[in-house]
Amino acid sequence: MLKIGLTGGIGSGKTTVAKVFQVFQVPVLDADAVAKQLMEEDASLIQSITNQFGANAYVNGKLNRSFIANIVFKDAKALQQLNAIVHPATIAYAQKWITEQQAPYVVKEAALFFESGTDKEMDYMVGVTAPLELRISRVMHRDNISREAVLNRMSKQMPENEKMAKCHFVIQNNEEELLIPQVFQLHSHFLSLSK
Ligand SMILES: CC(C)(COP(=O)(O)OP(=O)(O)OC[C@H]1O[C@@H](n2cnc3c(N)ncnc32)[C@H](O)[C@@H]1O)[C@@H](O)C(=O)NCCC(=O)NCCS
Ligand SMILES: Nc1ncnc2c1ncn2[C@@H]1O[C@H](COP(=O)(O)OP(=O)(O)OP(=O)(O)O)[C@@H](O)[C@H]1O
Repeated sequence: MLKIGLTGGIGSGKTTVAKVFQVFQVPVLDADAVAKQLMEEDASLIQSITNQFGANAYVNGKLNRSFIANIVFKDAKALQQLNAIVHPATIAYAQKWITEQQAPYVVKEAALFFESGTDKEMDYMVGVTAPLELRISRVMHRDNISREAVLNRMSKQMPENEKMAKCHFVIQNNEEELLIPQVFQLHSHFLSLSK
């Protein structure tokens, strides 16, 4: 079974592209969603996060996202500590999930593939790209955060051009080129490779 990694910077449209693969009946794992789920359900992660960030890290069993974001996106060391707690568990979950799928190929979607080195576990990497200003305005609207907050998160990720240069395939999500035909072309290609 082929393993496809899907990545792109914040606001590029990874999750949107992942939904198109899902429409084509491809199993898709959203690593960001897995991380969110594990942070609220895995007892050892909850313990480590509480030890690291204090009791305010959770409110009524829910991760206090704005509290954590306020700390980690202002303090490189704290972000590194959070990543060290959350990423190994997320990577292990994804590895197990892949072995459980039965399909010609699977897609794992993650923002931080190259940053974590997990691209090496994939057969092919697909990048999603969009112009900077479009990415900024998408995230400002989606998450209701300021331009500065978006730029700050971006600065914690590998620059988009570097990321795309490392991908085998690149999808343009600039709202000019149509998305579905681009994803369909890749889908056909991966199906032909898996035969
Ligand atoms: C810090 C947290 C609580 C902030 O939550 P919030 O709801 O504000 O943001 P959300 O999770 O929706 O993330 C929005 C986007 O921010 C960027 N982002 C999130 N975490 C990180 C990170 N560790 N490093 C760089 N960028 C990140 C991604 O592009 C992501 O898609 C949350 O992002 C988190 O738990 N991050 C650690 C887990 C992680 O690394 N997830 C992303 C990759 S798997
Ligand atoms: N082609 C498009 N046309 C219109 N809106 C779009 C398009 N692509 C993405 N969007 C919107 O832009 C926002 C960001 O897209 P999406 O959540 O897919 O990005 P992402 O790369 O997964 O971002 P993040 O890393 O922050 O999770 C969403 O609100 C989405 O609906």
